[in-house]
Amino acid sequence: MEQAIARLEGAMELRPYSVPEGMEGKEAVVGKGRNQQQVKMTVAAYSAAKFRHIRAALVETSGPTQVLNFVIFPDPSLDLPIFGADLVSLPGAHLICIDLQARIRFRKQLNSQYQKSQHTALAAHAQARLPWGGNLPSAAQRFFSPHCIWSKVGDIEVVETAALEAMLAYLDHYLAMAAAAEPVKDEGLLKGLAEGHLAYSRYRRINDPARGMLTRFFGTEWAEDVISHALFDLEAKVDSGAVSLAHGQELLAEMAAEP
Ligand SMILES: C=CC1=C(C)[C@@H](CC2=N/C(=C\c3[nH]c(/C=C4\NC(=O)C(C)=C4C=C)c(C)c3CCC(=O)O)C(CCC(=O)O)=C2C)NC1=O
Repeated sequence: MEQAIARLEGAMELRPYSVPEGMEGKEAVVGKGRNQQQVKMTVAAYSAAKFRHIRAALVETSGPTQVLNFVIFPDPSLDLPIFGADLVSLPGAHLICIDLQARIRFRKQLNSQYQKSQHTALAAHAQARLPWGGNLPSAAQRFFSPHCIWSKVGDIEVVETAALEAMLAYLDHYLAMAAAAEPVKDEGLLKGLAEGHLAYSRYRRINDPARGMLTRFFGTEWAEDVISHALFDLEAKVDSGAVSLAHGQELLAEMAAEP
């Protein structure tokens, strides 16, 4: 997490992003006897010129489970993907998921030949060292790009080397894309980007694979609050008017009406 934040600090002025009180972190002792373990969750959040919400969630335990979930939501008036990284160590397996997740039309978001070739090269390099993790959850597939890194490995050393390198390389590439991005004027595209951001945040809020773990560690109420108001807060922010999105309220109502 520190290395990723240092990369961001090197590229831009980070501004504090308020995390609702009590959701910045939590500690607990869970399990009994030999299964007893200390667990701790930390949420760090920032914003910046071209980024609405930069947030890292870290789950540390005295057992084998360790999680870094790092997501960057760009300013929704920029035609940029969402940066997503999930480095998850579980008993017996390490899950790695790193991607520049398209909001509308991935290929066009890599708007220069150089970016396309760069990204293709990055993905090829990473995928050579991180074996494909098998099918992604079918409902989530629409959110993943062709250059997604999705892997399951047995050796923590691979997470600490290849996975971390890949995450930082994708982050550098993403920051280069952001540096070149200009605000979108086209109303139709602005609405499309707004819809994309809301659909992504809503999917991840509803289907967060960490829900079970967070509920076991910290209880249902805190787990639900942190997922909806600290990790994937866009719907709540648009609903309260704290964030204004093109057609935001209308899109929220449409999504809420969906089966
Ligand atoms: C759009 C969807 C999307 C994802 C699901 C994640 C990418 C991702 N994360 C996964 C799994 C996964 N991810 C986490 C952790 C987190 N995942 C999160 O979004 C947050 C905020 C986490 C922690 C705070 C854990 C603990 C697991 C393991 C769950 C388990 O098996 O017990 C999986 C495996 C499949 C699954 O269990 O669903 C994927 C594909 N990134 C994405 O972009």
